[in-house]
Amino acid sequence: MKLYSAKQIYKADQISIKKEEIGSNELMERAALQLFNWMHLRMQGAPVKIHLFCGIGNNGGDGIALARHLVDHGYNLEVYVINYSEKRSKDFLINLDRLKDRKIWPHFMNSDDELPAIGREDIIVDGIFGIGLNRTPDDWVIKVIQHLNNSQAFILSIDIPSGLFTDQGPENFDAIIKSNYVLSFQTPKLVFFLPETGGFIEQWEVLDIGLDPEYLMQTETEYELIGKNEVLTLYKPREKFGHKGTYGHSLIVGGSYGKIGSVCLSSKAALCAGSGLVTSYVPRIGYTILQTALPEIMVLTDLEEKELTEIKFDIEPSVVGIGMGMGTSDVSIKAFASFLEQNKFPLVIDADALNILSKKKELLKELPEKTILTPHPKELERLIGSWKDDFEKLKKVKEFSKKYNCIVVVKGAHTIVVYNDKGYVNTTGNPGMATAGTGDVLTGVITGLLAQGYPALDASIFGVYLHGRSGDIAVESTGFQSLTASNVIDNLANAYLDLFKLPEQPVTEEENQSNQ
Ligand SMILES: NC(=O)C1=CN([C@@H]2O[C@H](COP(=O)(O)OP(=O)(O)OC[C@H]3O[C@@H](n4cnc5c(N)ncnc54)[C@H](O)[C@@H]3O)[C@@H](O)[C@H]2O)[C@@H](O)CC1
Ligand SMILES: Nc1ncnc2c1ncn2[C@@H]1O[C@H](COP(=O)(O)OP(=O)(O)O)[C@@H](O)[C@H]1O
Ligand SMILES: [K+]
Repeated sequence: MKLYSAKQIYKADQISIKKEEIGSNELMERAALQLFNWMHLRMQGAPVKIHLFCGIGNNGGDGIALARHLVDHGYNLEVYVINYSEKRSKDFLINLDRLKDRKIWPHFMNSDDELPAIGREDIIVDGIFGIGLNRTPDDWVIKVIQHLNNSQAFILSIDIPSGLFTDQGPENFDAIIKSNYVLSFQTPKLVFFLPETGGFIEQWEVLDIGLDPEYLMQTETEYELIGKNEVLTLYKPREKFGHKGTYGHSLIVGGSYGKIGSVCLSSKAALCAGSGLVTSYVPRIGYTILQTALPEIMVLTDLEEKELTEIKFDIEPSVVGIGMGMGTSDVSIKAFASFLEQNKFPLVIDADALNILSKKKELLKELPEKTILTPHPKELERLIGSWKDDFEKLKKVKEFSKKYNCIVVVKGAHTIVVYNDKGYVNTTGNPGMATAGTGDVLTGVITGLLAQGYPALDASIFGVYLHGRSGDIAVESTGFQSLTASNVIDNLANAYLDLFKLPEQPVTEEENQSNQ
């Protein structure tokens, strides 16, 4: 699913109005009706107090139009207009008049007005600012926003939590509504998925307001949201006459004394992701551990007991996944550097190998094209330097990706795979995965997919999706606290099977009767 920018949404707006020969207020009416239907379906006329807060732009206009429908259906409603500017939008004013025709008078709130009492059982609808926010709200408006956030009432936001910019980082985190539910028009917004701002959205849903499908289809976006539909097109079925040679040979290189487990995790994950063969390359201390833990895996060892001092092998792997548990001692740095200089195989680089690259940036030019780097936030910072906000971070990652022609997997709650100017935002995974070794599993999965011939970008996107989906299936039986990296590997099979599961259909009346 594409993630459109505010500019693109405004453009879609204009094109739809022109093509359909409708007024902009008709589009607002569509939006308001969708909002109303959503609420009415869930509330069924319940007499719960609804506090509807509107701004004076089109987000406020949506709110005022929604108010009319709620009043017409007898809801218990109080409407407030946060009067933060004189420049009321045309469609806001049209809808205000329509509301006044029904003898409903909103409370117009200005800077020195008292804040209304809100019960914790009440519902707040937030239509103060939408995608038109272009500067931090005034202090008194921030106070209103804080008041709503502190009320403990359920907050339903129209289009986007008020105070959140659509395409830039926040300047003041106190100025943002903390939404329980966002009804976002036509597209979710990128900020819903970024670490700094994602916490302001508990749940979201898209309301289709019928913007021009042709424009939406043809428009390229900087970001795409990756769910099952997107990865299904990447999936490569197994061939009937395939053999283990068809599905590639993964070489997993890493480990040091006390950290052989990371290599076990990556190697097993590569195998369970479907790699035909897997070999691990570890210090000698890892030999018995790997041969005992993973009988399917072949093992090569360094001459040294406890750390890697030389990465040399006479096999021809399809791909090398390197770095987990490797350490950054001088000898291992040297071994990694001379490996890179001679290496001709595709690479997936993680953990300490990333840290070495950060220390010795001159090695970056040795990376084969489309090398995949999988940094967590701290590793990323070492690699590209610090950032002021998530948008600057993504800009820097894109520049880095272009400069070194590599794919960067920016790990997090919503991992973003970046290649050149484009970002692919993952939707699977859960906080149970914030546990030791899940990153090693991801490296193994991506390596295993590359071995099977997936192109590097597809392997990254699909690998991140599968890894998260395994975690989501695992957590159903482990709970968040007890999920382990091994559980993620154990559920890769279920993640694959889940790709082809049809969504559960509601049981029909006839089926119900025939079952009785
Ligand atoms: N295609 C769509 O998605 C549609 C969008 N509509 C609604 O229109 C919204 C966008 O409306 P607007 O463009 O009027 O903008 P907003 O309603 O988001 O903002 C209100 C206006 O206030 C001004 N402003 C921005 N920041 C301010 C600040 N800090 N203090 C004071 N004033 C500030 C801006 O000039 C802006 O026009 C969307 O979020 C959505 O709710 C709907 O009406 C229907 C169609
Ligand atoms: N809250 C979360 N929601 C979803 N996925 C998460 C969350 N926390 C961590 N993960 C995932 O778990 C993995 C952690 O990787 P990493 O930090 O490298 O762990 P380790 O070094 O222990 O292997 C990443 O793939 C990340 O996206
Ligand atoms: K809003």
